[in-house]
Amino acid sequence: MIPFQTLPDALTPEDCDRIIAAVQASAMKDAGLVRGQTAHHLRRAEIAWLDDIPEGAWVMDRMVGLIAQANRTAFNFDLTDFGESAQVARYGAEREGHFGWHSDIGAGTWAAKRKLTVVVQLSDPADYDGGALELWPDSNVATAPRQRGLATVFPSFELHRVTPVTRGTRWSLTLWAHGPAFR
Ligand SMILES: O=C(O)CCC(=O)C(=O)O
Ligand SMILES: [Fe+2]
Repeated sequence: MIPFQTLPDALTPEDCDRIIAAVQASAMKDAGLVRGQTAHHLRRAEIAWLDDIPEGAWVMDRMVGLIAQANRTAFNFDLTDFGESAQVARYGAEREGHFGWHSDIGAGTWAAKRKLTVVVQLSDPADYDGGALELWPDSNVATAPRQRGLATVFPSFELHRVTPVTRGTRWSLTLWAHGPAFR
């Protein structure tokens, strides 16, 4: 099994602009909260759920086929649905936005069934420094390409992080594909 798969041009620059504009017009909330407690050592970002944004449905329509194809060529996991809302995150240099090492599988109803994680780079790489998406599948840490519209697809159990943004702002879109829990 390969540690991750990249899909260049999963979204166009115009798609990325459209998603960012829609999220900016809505309310974002602090993502550094775990059961009401602040956990900014782990994550400092603002997030919005795509399901809460009017006309966000086209994004899922666009991504589902690409993800299913990537799964067939690279992972061959048993996938059954994409029912969880996608998430848009904003990592700003004003508070060194970041997300520490973590896996996306957890105890929640959806989090327990996550099989593949998909992160799309929504920002132009010239707009920020830091903010690298890093993956740690084995003894080596790999860095996901930064190009705008590129999707990185990886098993949801794989450790990953976003390093602190030191200049500008990085936007990302994260989706999950679900299926019977890994065992
Ligand atoms: O923003 C990113 O690049 C990663 C987001 C992430 O890891 C998550 O939402 O679980
Ligand atoms: Fe994650």
